[in-house]
Amino acid sequence: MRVDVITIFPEYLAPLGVSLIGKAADRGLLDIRAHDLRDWTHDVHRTVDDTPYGGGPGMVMKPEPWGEALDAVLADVPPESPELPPTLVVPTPSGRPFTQAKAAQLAESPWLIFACGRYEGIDRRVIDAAAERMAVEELSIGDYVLAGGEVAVLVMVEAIGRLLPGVLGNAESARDDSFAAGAMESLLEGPAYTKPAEWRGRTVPEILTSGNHGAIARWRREQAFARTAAHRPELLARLDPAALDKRDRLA
Ligand SMILES: COC(=O)COc1cccc(COC(=O)c2cn[nH]c2)c1
Repeated sequence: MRVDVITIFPEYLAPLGVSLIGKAADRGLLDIRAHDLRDWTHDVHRTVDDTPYGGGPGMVMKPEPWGEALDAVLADVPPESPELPPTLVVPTPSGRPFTQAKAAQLAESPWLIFACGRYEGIDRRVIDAAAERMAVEELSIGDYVLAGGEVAVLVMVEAIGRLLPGVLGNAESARDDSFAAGAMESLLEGPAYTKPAEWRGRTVPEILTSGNHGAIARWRREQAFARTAAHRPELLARLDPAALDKRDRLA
């Protein structure tokens, strides 16, 4: 997968060179490129923003630098997807929710371009113009306002990148099995334990060392159900009762 990120703070994307995503990039599973939006300004102050038409607080990102930046990125077509246009992903508080399902959908794309907005946002005409030549996804990672899209890009690239074949080791990839409790589209993950068996006077639930794998699976589902009911009751409404029964039969 090719990933281009356009931002006025390219150094903010440095963490993508570390750990899981960094190793995937080193292995050629991801080709991540950060671009400084100011490279497409032509004034001495390298201006990227201006006051909003209609008045109001803050500044809006000017369309010209974005238009030229997207032209330049699109002109550099990756060999692995000459025919498929990229998807432009714009992190924004006013976007549709970025969910595990959306991450899985975006993980199918051969080429993602992330546009990092700042200030009060990017001139709407940039998004409208882009939508005429590629798919555009305006996505929110949560109901809060950040200073810019860069942090949201780190979140999205990690959530998407870990789904790409070969990025996760076998152990972790089993976690996303659709029947495994904790797969976000169903139940929250219950408690986890490892050695030592006793730590500062606290022991591990006996069921987990019973060797009774059916009982352990049931206990884990009960724990996940209880945690979901306590922290995210609205997710229970989305649970398919048939699948729940199926899980019991699978145990
Ligand atoms: C068309 O899109 C834009 O103009 C985007 O503009 C902005 C402006 C300020 C901040 C951001 C970053 O995104 C978030 O704050 C965000 C994403 N998820 N939850 C919070 C983006």
